[in-house]
Amino acid sequence: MVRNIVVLGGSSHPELVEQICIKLGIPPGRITLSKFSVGETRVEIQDSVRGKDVYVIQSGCGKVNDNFIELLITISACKTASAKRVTAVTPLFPYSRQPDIPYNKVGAPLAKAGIQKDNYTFESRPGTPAPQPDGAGSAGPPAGQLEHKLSRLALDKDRGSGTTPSSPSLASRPSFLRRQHTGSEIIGSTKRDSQKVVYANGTSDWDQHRQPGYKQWVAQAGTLIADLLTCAGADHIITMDLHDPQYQGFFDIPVDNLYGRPLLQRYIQTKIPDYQSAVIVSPDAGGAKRATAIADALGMDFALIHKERRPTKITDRQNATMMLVGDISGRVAILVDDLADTSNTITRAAKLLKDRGGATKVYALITHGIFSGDAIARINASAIDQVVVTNSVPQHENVRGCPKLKVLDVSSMFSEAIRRVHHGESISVLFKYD
Ligand SMILES: O=P(O)(O)OC[C@H]1O[C@H](OP(=O)(O)OP(=O)(O)O)[C@H](O)[C@@H]1O
Repeated sequence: MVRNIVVLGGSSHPELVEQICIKLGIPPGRITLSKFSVGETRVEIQDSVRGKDVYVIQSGCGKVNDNFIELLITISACKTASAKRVTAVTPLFPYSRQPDIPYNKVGAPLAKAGIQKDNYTFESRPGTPAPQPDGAGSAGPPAGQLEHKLSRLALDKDRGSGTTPSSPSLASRPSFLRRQHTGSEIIGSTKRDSQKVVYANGTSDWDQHRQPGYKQWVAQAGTLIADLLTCAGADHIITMDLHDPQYQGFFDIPVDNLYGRPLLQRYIQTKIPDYQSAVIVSPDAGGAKRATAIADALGMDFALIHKERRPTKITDRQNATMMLVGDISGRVAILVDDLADTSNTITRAAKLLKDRGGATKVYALITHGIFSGDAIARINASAIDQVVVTNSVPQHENVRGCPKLKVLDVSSMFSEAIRRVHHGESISVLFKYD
């Protein structure tokens, strides 16, 4: 039994909290989590945490935003109730998958043919919006100035092409500020009705007339999430298989990033017959390091799927082209990845491995089985023979709906990490695997 310690569970994963507490030999701390009718989170800690070492367990799953706010409020409540130290235990770290900048179909935004070397910039264009003197400091071009310039441009163009404008009022506006059908149905518009029209195909007038080389400003929330946790009062973070291990650098408090690798490796050794003749496959370049580490440790061959991600929108990721590098013909393929969200990556990879690569069987070993939306149905219908995930997020429902799914328990790993952090012992022993 560990003393002077309080483990509090958030709403995201009660079973894991229970399992961790059983292994630590302590009851979970009493906490009431509820919502006001407006939807705001309410946290009440019933046990005294004064002078205690507190661990708040909350995984980045389910209602991620609500759960994250709940975690922040709980940490802050412990701090203001005089806890000695508060550690956020986030088996799946929320927001760890940083958004990527969308690519154009023809390649990266600034790598287009025709752009002269001296003619480009790595700054986003137009620059980051700054407050305007007239108060119009919102994202997008300064209305008056730009509209005037564009009106002139449109007039010049209309004159040059010899077309007769249908109405003088329309002609005085640039073509992209005119409401017109271009084969797409107009489905809505913003407040500034005359300036933005959204078409059924998801594009807007702004999209259709975006400057070549324009790079969208995509929020990357890493530092903000780290700051929110430390601001709330977190003194330490324990997590597992961060999608991007560099995320640790956003914090100025200790971050222990446990590895799911020992569990996955043990599964391969004990459950996959003749595993040494199988091939470890990374479904994208991002996970290659993780997968090669397992292949090297077990003396197995390695293959890589190159995910050519050239969709125009982030939401188009499933359309990325996949290419297999390596020989898996007539062999068992073991896909290794850190997370499966929509499961598009693993199901498409499995199809490629069987159809093109000639794999006899496909396993997918994933640390975080998020399985959003119809991910489970997609796996059931896919060429994957078996999916193995950890319970870093709840898997009860998923197991019921997916006979191919096997779950590995991470509660021992987290309870041991908590025990060691509490006693000030090294946790590097948890990173060892043979
Ligand atoms: O189940 P899915 O919805 O297909 O998502 C899973 C994929 O997403 C992540 O990679 P990401 O696409 O972010 O690329 P990266 O590894 O290069 O960051 C992750 O490493 C998986 O490969």
